[in-house]
Amino acid sequence: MSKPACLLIGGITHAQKEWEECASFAALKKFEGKTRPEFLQDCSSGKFNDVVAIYRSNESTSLTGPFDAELVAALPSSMKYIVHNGAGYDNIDVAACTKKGIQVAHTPKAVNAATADIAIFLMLGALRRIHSPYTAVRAKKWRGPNFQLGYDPQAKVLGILGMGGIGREVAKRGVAFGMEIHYHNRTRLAPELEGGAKYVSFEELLSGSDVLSLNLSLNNKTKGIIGAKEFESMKDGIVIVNTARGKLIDEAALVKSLESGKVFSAGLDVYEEEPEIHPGLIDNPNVVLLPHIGTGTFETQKNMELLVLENMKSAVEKGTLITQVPEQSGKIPSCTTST
Ligand SMILES: NC(=O)c1ccc[n+]([C@@H]2O[C@H](COP(=O)([O-])OP(=O)(O)OC[C@H]3O[C@@H](n4cnc5c(N)ncnc54)[C@H](O)[C@@H]3O)[C@@H](O)[C@H]2O)c1
Repeated sequence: MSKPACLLIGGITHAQKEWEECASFAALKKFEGKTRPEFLQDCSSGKFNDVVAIYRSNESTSLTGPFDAELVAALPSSMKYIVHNGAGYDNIDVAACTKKGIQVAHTPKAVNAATADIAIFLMLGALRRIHSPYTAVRAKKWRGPNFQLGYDPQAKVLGILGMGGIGREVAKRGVAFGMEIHYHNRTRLAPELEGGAKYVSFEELLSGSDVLSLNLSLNNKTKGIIGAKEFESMKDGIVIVNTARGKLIDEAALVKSLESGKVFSAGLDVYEEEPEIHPGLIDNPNVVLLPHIGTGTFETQKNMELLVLENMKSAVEKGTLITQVPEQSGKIPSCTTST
């Protein structure tokens, strides 16, 4: 009997050899087009009718666009798994996948350390308002005309919204800087996972934090979770760090709060309309900006690709995923696709 096929959308950079080795259990295919219409055409032409799993690379969204309801509806009925390279999967309509019996995997854990490191980099940069002296020295202006003192992390309250894999790594690093950790999560963690952090309500997190780090996933319930009302209830002079998703924050409200001084500074890796960045953030020297590079290390990129491949192998050989998205927990019965 012929092997089931797996379809790669986009490229594999660090685990090419391991991808090729997957030929031992699957026929390997690649989407050769560059656009969404081409992908939809390939789906309707029957070209992918033997494909059981899609490897959705980082590049996929720029080729096919998001895996929204329209695209999911167009996938042939043979497709049972989407193995996605990314911890965040807001570019996949998971509800539409669940309805169609398609299981979705993402890459949590592999991203934790690198993203937490970037959160701390942004936190320190924002506490020190590093942008002005950092750019002045390169412009041969030494500290520049706008150098201002910053704050120590020590003895400050680091509030973590979303105490998942990354949030917990941010917490550990915060402890090393002498910070007191408060957190709010969808559900309170078991004591061994709390690591000494104090569980507080959402409102208490906002009103009690000196630094607020966003580490929760983006979904319909969390979109815009930090807006004008929430900024108002924060301590004066709070520092905001966002390495999760831009759409969690109302960017215009953040700009206003920075301008009023309510927010002392911000460190951002993600934005509401990437790659666009609100001019009020670009122009504000109290904001440290990075272009969504949280997982940008050799080790992490390779580990993410390997985890996608492990999910793909498990899907084909056992009919289960290793890191299935939590929304699907218990909603789709496992199905074996191996022949
Ligand atoms: N900047 C980057 O390059 C980068 C890299 C990796 C991940 N991310 C983003 O970081 C996010 C977090 O990643 P993770 O691997 O830690 O995910 P995770 O699933 O391990 O943790 C997310 C946590 O958020 C909590 N949560 C969800 N809704 C909440 C709410 N309304 N209030 C409080 N808590 C809530 C969940 O309970 C969970 O504990 C991802 O969703 C992704 O979007 C960004």
